[in-house]
Amino acid sequence: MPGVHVKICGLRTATEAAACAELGASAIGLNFVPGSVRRIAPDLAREIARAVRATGARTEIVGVVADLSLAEMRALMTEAELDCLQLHGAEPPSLLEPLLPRAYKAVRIGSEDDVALARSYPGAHLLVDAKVDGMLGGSGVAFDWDLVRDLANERKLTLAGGLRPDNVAAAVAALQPFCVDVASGVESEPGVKDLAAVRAFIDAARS
Ligand SMILES: O=C(O)c1ccccc1NCC(=O)[C@H](O)[C@H](O)COP(=O)(O)O
Repeated sequence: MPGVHVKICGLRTATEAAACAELGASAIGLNFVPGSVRRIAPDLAREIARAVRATGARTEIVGVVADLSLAEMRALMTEAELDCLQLHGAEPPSLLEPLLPRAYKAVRIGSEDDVALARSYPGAHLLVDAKVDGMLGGSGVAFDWDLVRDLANERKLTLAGGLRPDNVAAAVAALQPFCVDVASGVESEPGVKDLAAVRAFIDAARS
C-alpha cells in the first residue's frame, strides 16, 4: 500500500465498511464504547469484518474499546473476529502489555504531560487524539500537532482528531505519521459515512 496508512473509524454497516476497504483504507475501526454514536454490537462487528475480508483488501479490522478488562477484551476479539484493539479509556500500561502486538493505546493530547503519558505505554504503535472534556474520541477537534512532532519519530504514530479531507494533507506533511485516522470528518451525519468524503480523505492523505 503506497504512502501513509489511513484508518476510517466508526463504521456501522457492512456495505460502508467494504466500500472503505475497496477505496484503499488500511484499517477500519469498529466502535464498542458505550455512549458513542458509532457503537455497534459484536455480532454486527463480526458481519462487518467478514464483509471487509471478502473484498480481498488487506484492511485491518480494529476494535475501539474503553475500560474493558483483559478477559473482556480477549473475548471481544474472538467474538467479533478483530485483528487488533485500540484502547481509548484510562487503561494502565500493564493492561496493554499482555495484548501486544495486537493492541495499542490511544492517548488524548492537550499538553506535554499527555505526551509523557503516551511514552509510558509499551509497544511500537500509539494513537494520539484531541483532548476534549467529556469525550473519549470522535470529537472532530484537532489539537496542536507540534506537541507530538518528536513522538512521530519515536513510534508508529496514528494521528487522529479533527482530520478532514481539507486538512489531512497538511497533517501528513507536518508530521509524516505512520497512519492518519478519521471518524466524524468523513460523515454526512453522526455515524453515517459519506463515501465521497472517504475517497477524498484517502486521496488527500496520500497526495
Ligand atoms: O468515534 C467515536 O465516537 C469514539 C468514541 C469514544 C472513543 C473513541 C471514539 N473514536 C475513536 C477514533 O479512532 C476516532 O477516529 C478518533 O477519535 C478521531 O475522531 P474524529 O475527531 O471525529 O475524526
